Amino acid sequence: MLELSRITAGYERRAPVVRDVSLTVAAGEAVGLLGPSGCGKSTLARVAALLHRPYSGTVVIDGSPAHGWRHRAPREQRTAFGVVFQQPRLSADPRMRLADLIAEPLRATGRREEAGGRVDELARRVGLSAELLRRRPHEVSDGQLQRACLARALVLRPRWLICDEMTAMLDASTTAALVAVVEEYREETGAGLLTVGHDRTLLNRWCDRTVRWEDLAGAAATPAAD
Ligand SMILES: Nc1ncnc2c1ncn2[C@@H]1O[C@H](COP(=O)(O)OP(=O)(O)OP(=O)(O)O)[C@@H](O)[C@H]1O
Repeated sequence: MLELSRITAGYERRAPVVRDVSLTVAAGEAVGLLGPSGCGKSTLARVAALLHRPYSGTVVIDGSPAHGWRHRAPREQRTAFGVVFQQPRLSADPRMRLADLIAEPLRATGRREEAGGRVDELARRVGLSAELLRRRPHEVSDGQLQRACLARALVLRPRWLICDEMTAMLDASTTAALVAVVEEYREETGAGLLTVGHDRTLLNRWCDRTVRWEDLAGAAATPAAD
C-alpha cells in the first residue's frame, strides 16, 4: 500500500501548491489522478516517489514511513519506485546512448553485471531495436526516447510505478504501446500504479480507479492559467 496522508507541498512555504491532500493506492492497484494543468498533480506525484520533500504530511510505503527524500531516502525505498515523466528530454542525459540510459539505475545500485540481459529484454518489451539502443537522445524521436525512459523505470523491477503525464506528448499508437507495457509489467509483478494526467478517457480506460484533483481534501490551489 502507498499511503499519502495530509500532504502539504510546493516551492514556497507560505504558498504551497498541494494543501492537505491524502491519497492511498492499494497494493497492485492502478489509480489515475486527473486534474487541470498547474493544479499540483506533478508535485504530488514527485512527493509520492520520494523526489520532493513535503512541508508536512506522511508517506508510508508498504508499511514503512518515508524518512528521507531524494538522495536521503533509503535505497530500499528509493528503488521501490519507477518514475516516468512527461518530457523525456528533461530526464535523459543527452550524452548517453539509450542502452546506457536504460541500464543507469543498475549501475547506480552496483548491479552493472545484470545490465546486458536486462536491457535487451526491456528493449524488446518497449519496442526499441538494437540500432536505436546505440543512438543518443538527440538522434531519436520523443516517442522512442520515452520508450527508453519507461524501460529505465522498470529496470530495477519496482513495486510502484509513478507515471507523470507519461503519454502527454505521444501519438495514439505510442500511447497504447507504452500503456500495454506498463500493464504487462503490472500483471507479472503485481506492482501498483499512480498515473497523473488530464485525459479522462485514457485514465478511465487504464486505471482501476480515477481520482479527481478537486475531490482530494484541501487541494485548493488555484490552477495556473495556461
Ligand atoms: N520547480 C518549481 N518551482 C516553482 N514553482 C513550481 C515548480 N514546479 C511547479 N511549480 C508551480 O507549482 C504549481 C503546480 O505545478 P505542477 O507541475 O505540480 O502542476 P500539474 O498539475 O502537474 O500541471 P501540468 O498538468 O501542467 O503538468 C504550478 O503553478 C507551477 O507553476
